[in-house]
Amino acid sequence: MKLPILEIFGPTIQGEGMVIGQKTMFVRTAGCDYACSWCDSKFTWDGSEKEKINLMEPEKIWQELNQQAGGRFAHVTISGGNPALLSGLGAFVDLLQANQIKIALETQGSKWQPWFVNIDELTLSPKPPSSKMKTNFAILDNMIASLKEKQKGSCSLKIVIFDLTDLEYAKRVHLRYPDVPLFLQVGNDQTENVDDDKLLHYLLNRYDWLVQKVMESKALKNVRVLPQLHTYLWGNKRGV
Ligand SMILES: C[S@@+](CC[C@H](N)C(=O)[O-])C[C@H]1O[C@@H](n2cnc3c(N)ncnc32)[C@H](O)[C@@H]1O
Ligand SMILES: Nc1nc2[nH]cc(C(=O)O)c2c(=O)[nH]1
Ligand code: SF4
Ligand SMILES: [Mg+2]
Repeated sequence: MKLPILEIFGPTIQGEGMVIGQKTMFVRTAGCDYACSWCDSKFTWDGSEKEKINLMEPEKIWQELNQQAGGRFAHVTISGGNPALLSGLGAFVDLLQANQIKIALETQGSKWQPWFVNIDELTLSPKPPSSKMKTNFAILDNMIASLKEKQKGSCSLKIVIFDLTDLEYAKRVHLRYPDVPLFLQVGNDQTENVDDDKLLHYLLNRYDWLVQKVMESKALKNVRVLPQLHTYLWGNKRGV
């Protein structure tokens, strides 16, 4: 089955979450069921790059990965958009596994796919109030229960924080799923900024703010606070 692909890039480091620093290739799918106010990948769903979507068979994506970085990678991160919209990604996951490639997936947790159980590092990133999206906790409850039961790899929660209301949301999520590792990530509300030095200074301050708030919190004891490391290194540049 053909898959709508917008970007294939790397190797680079995973800049976020549970495997931050991991050398990886990225495959970015098109289309999302959400429309987060601050999405840093709006081009995947706002129609602006509709004509750039490549419909590719899994075998073709594998060929492209090898053409770009053959022999230099052992890990692939699938992101989007929401890759969980694509039932056909299961065949690509199988193909990567057959080639001894480890697989990470980024999704917001709004849709389940049976192939989730084959993902090595699954990041669920439910959206806080600042995004203007609403979490369906019934779906997320079922997803986390199914993963606990059937997933061979591991999963984590990653919540992007812009303000104190987001932090309250994160506390509720942490209380609801105390056994799932929780990562809090600095929100970037300057995704159009092309002045890398100014952006770095700004994001470092936002990171400092978030660290302080978490240190003060009694509810958030067992959490990890992270930046989006790639934006600190390369700003808002695409394909890195
Ligand atoms: C672009 S999304 C694609 C995967 C999936 N749709 C999701 O949201 O998890 C990848 C990650 O980037 C995060 N993200 C998106 N925009 C961001 C921003 N402006 N600042 C910080 N993180 C952001 C999302 O929350 C998600 O964890
Ligand atoms: N280096 C790097 N790390 C990332 N982690 C999550 C990303 C994403 O856009 O999903 C991303 C990305 O686009 N680049
Ligand atoms: S769910 Fe992910 S890709 Fe979709 S709009 Fe939100 S941040 Fe962007
Ligand atoms: Mg990104």
